[in-house]
Amino acid sequence: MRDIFRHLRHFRRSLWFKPMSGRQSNISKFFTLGPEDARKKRISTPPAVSENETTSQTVKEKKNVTVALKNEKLTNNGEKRRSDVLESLKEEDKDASDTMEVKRSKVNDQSSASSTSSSSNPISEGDTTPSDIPPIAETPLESTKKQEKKKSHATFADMVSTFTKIEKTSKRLEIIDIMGTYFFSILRNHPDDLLTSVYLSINKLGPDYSGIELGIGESIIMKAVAESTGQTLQQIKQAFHKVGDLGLVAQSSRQNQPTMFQPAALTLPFLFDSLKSIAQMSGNQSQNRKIGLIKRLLSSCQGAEPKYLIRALEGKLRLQLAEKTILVSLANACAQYHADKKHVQLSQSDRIHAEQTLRDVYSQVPSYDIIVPQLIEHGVENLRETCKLTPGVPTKPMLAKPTKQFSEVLDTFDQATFTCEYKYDGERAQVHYTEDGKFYVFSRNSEDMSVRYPDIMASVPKWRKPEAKSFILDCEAIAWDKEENRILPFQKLATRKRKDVKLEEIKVRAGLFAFDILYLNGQSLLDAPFSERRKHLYSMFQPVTGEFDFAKRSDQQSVESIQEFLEESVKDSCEGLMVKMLEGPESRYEPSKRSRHWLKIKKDYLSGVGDSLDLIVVGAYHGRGKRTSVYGAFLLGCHDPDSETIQTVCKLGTGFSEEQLEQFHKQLSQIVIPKKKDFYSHSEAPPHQPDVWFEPKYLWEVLTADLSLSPVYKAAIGYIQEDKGISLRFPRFVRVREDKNWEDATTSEQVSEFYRSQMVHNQTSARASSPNVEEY
Ligand SMILES: Nc1ncnc2c1ncn2[C@@H]1O[C@H](COP(=O)(O)OP(=O)(O)OP(=O)(O)O)[C@@H](O)[C@H]1O
Ligand SMILES: [Mg+2]
Ligand SMILES: [Mg+2]
Repeated sequence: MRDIFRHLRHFRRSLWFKPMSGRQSNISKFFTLGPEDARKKRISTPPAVSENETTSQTVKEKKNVTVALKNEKLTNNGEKRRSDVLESLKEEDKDASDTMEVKRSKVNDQSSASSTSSSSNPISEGDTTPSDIPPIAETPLESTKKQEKKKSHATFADMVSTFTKIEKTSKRLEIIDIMGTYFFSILRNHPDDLLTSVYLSINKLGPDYSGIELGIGESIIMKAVAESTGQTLQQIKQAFHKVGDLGLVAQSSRQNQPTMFQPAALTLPFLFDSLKSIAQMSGNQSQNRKIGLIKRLLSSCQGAEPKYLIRALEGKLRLQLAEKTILVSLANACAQYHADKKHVQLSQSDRIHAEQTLRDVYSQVPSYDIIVPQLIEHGVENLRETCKLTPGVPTKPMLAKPTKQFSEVLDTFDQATFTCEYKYDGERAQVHYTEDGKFYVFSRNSEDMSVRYPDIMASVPKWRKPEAKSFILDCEAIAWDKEENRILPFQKLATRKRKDVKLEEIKVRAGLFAFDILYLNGQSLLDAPFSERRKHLYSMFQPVTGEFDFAKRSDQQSVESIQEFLEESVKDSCEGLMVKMLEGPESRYEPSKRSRHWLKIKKDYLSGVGDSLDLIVVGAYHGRGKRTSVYGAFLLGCHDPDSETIQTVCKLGTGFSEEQLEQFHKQLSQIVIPKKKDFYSHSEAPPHQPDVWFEPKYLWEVLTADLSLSPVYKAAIGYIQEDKGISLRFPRFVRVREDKNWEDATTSEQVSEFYRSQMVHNQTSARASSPNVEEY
């Protein structure tokens, strides 16, 4: 019986992929010749772990789980499992009417312009009653009637077979190809499921600002896996300890479980809604309800599905599918789909155009909820017109390049007019105000931080002139000392609570320094020159001491005046200066770009490498002497989005207080992993191995005296020298970056730029100090 089902399944899958085969080669051809290759600046980047290595590792991991599980005496008590399911179902029924709390931290009690389509609560669907339960633990998810209706939906099985292919390669172009083919097939067969398939591929449940996040605790997942596969919690824990991947444990446990009924295929919308429900469950009994729902999902999984389901629940798919990869794949799939619809041939330039358009639009409106329906309907045509900057939806902020020398400023801007502004040391705040008077503050990461700043919200009527009916401002939020009337250091701002902030309880007041305006009264200002945007900014708002002001500026163009202004900024508790292009098309606001048209000069860093780095904590070394109970040093890495690896860059042991070391030990002990991740790139030599490895999670800001080439550390390997990475010399801890995810860490390319600029700087100084050297 099982075999027949297996064959049927296989047959269904082969049908699924058949219509794609012609396309696939087409798409592949394009991708292999794709512009990504040409754009690569590096000499070469060997993959951190070869394909064979990765595959053999996975096989090894699987073996480990099986052995681990076999070592335990498996109690395969069907009766017990059945009663468990009954128990949990009763519990779920009881709890189904509980209200769910939406996590979105929004000040205004309303749904945003683009809020995700309302999710139905799968528990309350009431499609499974205890009497439907078959004699084993596989609870059918949906009645036959419902299955018929949902037959037209994309299945998790097909998504998982795509993920399995991706896991076997580390080549970005191949991954783009596989994902492109997958999205294309969804567009052709189940366009309504495109949005869910995109979200599930990136393991998100909505746009970043929706605040709905997965990341279910290990203990809940282990319980669910144990209960649904008839094992003890102890067995699951031991297997997990051995392999370090609950997904693999779940997969293996499920495979060892005898099944009588083929469960109904898990559809993407059902899975997505269930995950959303799980993420939003809170309050009384929520843990049991979560376990109940996870068990039901698990019982519908087959093959490799449990592995990805569990990883999705944990909030880490481990596929390293970067946003860029998804965007390129999606753009190509849509371009092909619409060309087919119109019976036209798709040219390479059409594809590049599609890719560029989608990337631009996404950086302005980073919400698939808004973009995907338009893509299905019209492709990238008109996308720029239909998906526009809107108050209430955060846009990706423009970023600046660091600079080490004043002369670099003049070189960069050449003859163009520029302007200098104070660089305030607080937190980026994108302030939105909608036509209907709703107010939001978004972080650098597009997270909704409105609840963090009730004091700022309360002050809006004081500084907004009535003519400003809707707007988006780019600001820095700082801590303000009311008594002394001055800016407080960043550390003070960081002491503010991040959630549940009550206006009357605020001790450290926040104020805004506005430096740009992106949207005003129904119009996007992104393409207007900066000088014009500034005029709007000055005319629509008014300064209120300690609550709102414009970033202090100087439009002088000489090196001496920049130097003077820099001194002044530091006296006024600022970090340095931002130098920005003022006039012409190049002074437009470029969302998400780290642009040459914005330079940052930080006073402290002029003698170092020009800027601090934000690095991922990937490992640690046990402390010695006074530090035995904590970690004494840490292994840090930068992010290489192209190869989707984390490359190690230094061992860090200075700059910490005793309290910090204790706190970090507590935090990091929670995320220890049994062995290095496949995508960590570090020397294999035993003396260079840390005592423990961590999940990528925390990002620390680090300063360094200079950079050097290194055979041990792998940062930017291939950028400067084929077989050497770059490492930091005398690194020093500055602070934890809570406003950035680990994916936003300093990139390998940035590390290589720091190194190059240091080389240029050193050569210039050498020439200046010994003018005759070159003559000999
Ligand atoms: N006048 C200003 N114009 C633009 N940004 C400003 C200004 N004053 C302060 N800032 C802040 O400076 C930040 C850029 O410099 P900073 O070195 O602090 O960047 P960061 O947050 O560490 O990010 P990265 O290092 O990735 O650029 C902006 O994101 C913004 O928060
Ligand atoms: Mg800053
Ligand atoms: Mg920085």
